[in-house]
Amino acid sequence: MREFNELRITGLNKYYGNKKVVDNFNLTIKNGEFVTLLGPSGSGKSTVLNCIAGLVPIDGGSIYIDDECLDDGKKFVPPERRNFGMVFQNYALFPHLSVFDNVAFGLKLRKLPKDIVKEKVIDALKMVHLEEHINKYPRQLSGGEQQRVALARCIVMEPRVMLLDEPLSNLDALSRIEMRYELKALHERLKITTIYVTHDQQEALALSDRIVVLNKGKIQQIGTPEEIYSYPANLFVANFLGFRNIWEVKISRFEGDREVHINLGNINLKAILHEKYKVHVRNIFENNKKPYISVRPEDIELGEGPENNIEVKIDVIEYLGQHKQFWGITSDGINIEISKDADISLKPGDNVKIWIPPERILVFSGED
Ligand SMILES: Nc1ncnc2c1ncn2[C@@H]1O[C@H](COP(=O)(O)OP(=O)(O)OP(=O)(O)O)[C@@H](O)[C@H]1O
Repeated sequence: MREFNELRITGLNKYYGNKKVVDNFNLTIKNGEFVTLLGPSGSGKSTVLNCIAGLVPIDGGSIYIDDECLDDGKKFVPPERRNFGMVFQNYALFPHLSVFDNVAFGLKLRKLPKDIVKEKVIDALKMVHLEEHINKYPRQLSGGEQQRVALARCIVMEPRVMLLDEPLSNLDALSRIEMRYELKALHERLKITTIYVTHDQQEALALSDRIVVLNKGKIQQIGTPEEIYSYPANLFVANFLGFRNIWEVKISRFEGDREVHINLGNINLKAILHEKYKVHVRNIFENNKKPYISVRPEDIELGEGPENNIEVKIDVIEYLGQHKQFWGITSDGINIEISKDADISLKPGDNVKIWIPPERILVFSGED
């Protein structure tokens, strides 16, 4: 594997017709990193990946590996000379070739001696635990096994960078989790620089060193899974990462630089801001931007608490195995989603007290 320090994407723009589908995308990926592009359908994830692969021409910006220019609109290194490997959602195996021949295909094009090809193919198939399927054809394999062949075909070429476009999305729930584990183990072992595209937040959190959240072609946030999950940069990221209770509010006053008093309709709430947010929220308050708060369903407590007490009437309950999801309504008609252990027994129509720990309330502007 050829070594490098970093893959650098600077000011990348891409248009389809008049529509800007990638807008000033900047990202530097260190050798060995696993970076995920996470966003909803149409946010531009695949387009960024295809630009990096060289499959799609760019309309601005540049892509470098260290000081080697791969694409800057003038200089262009074609995909087959980038030494990047790609794995797609639909496996893209050759149906008429055996597992061995599928994996050997690229090596044979490189005209390597037969015994070396055989050794490398067997090694790659061992890595994805498929050695006993070596003589089968793709139609004789499950979806998960086919995707492992696609992975083996990619790693056998010892690519500098692996580009994976929703590789698990055609698999059933159980195979997805198994393959997620395989991918993670493979990355731990081989440390191939990986860029992974998904719309699945769990997958992104489980696999990545860093996550890039995209919306409408624009980067919303770049961070470790912990940073993105705990400290989303804006309302979009919060919503995408599981903050369900999003309400427009009024900020009545600040106390010090971290305590914010909020009116949600007739309900008075207090939020204690994390260091990361205090400048941002002060800016919302002082510039009269429209403030919103958001709270995770699992952060809402049942019973009477020291502050931020609310009464709700339970409307709908969903049993989800390990936990239950409760929807409550306040007397003002505000819907609140609460997630609690499955052994909590409440029924629709019950009036219950709940409270929100002030540190669990995030405050955002709707304009960001
Ligand atoms: N070849 C193309 N021609 C025209 N428009 C395209 C083309 N490919 C993508 N687009 C548009 O570019 C935008 C970004 O698409 P892209 O496939 O990159 O998004 P995505 O985040 O990967 O979504 P998905 O998860 O649905 O694949 C979308 O609005 C899409 O319709």
